Amino acid sequence: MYAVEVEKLTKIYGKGNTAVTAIADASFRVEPGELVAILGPSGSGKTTLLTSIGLITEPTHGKVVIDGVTVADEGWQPGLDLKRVRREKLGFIFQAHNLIPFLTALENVMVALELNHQPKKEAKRRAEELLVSLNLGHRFNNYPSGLSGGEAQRVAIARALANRPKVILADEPTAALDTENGKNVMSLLKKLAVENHSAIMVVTHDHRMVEGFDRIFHVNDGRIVL
Ligand SMILES: Nc1ncnc2c1ncn2[C@@H]1O[C@H](COP(=O)(O)OP(=O)(O)OP(=O)(O)O)[C@@H](O)[C@H]1O
Repeated sequence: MYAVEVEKLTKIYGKGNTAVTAIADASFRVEPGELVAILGPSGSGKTTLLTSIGLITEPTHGKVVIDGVTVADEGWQPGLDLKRVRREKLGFIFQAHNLIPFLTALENVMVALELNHQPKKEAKRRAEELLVSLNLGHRFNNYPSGLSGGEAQRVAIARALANRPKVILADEPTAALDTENGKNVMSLLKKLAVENHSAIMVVTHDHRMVEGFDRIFHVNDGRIVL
């Protein structure tokens, strides 16, 4: 089974004279464990592609299948619990870490597991294990304000991976970091995703960050060149 299947995906924002086609007729498949980078100039449609797969932006046309579940087919699939699919199958990492400021690093990861109905004890064990594997064993009890940019982004990765999602979607995850920290974050993300057998799709402007990726999608004016 594919992690992601996209067939003739089109996203048009607005109507009539002001309509903007952000994604035009995109079709591709991503295997579990595959690392895909999405490159392209500003405004080319990269974020729209990611948020359409991430069940945030409703596609105007076409089909999106995540881990065998058809989530959109000419619009959202009726009767589908989108939030649940998002929680169970997807992990998100954004440019800003989006950690909850009044929870510690450990609690920020645990909350993702508890929302997915993991018992507290098991959530704690898994969160600790993930933070240790991201070299954050000494930061369990720090609040986001007491973490460096690279550390905060690694906590965000731990949170995104906590439920072993089939698909990890990342939008410029290293944009706020210097090159060395960026490379470090990216290589840890790749390592964990491969271990988990999760597909990763990462939007980036930075060609230096896509070393070791399996495929690069170039997005240009809403068209995807594989
Ligand atoms: N909510 C929206 N309403 C209307 N137009 C939008 C909306 N979101 C994006 N667009 C338009 O769709 C096109 C693609 O935008 P998108 O943000 O997907 O590109 P991007 O490649 O991610 O850009 P950037 O690298 O600057 O983030 C752009 O022309 C943008 O102006």
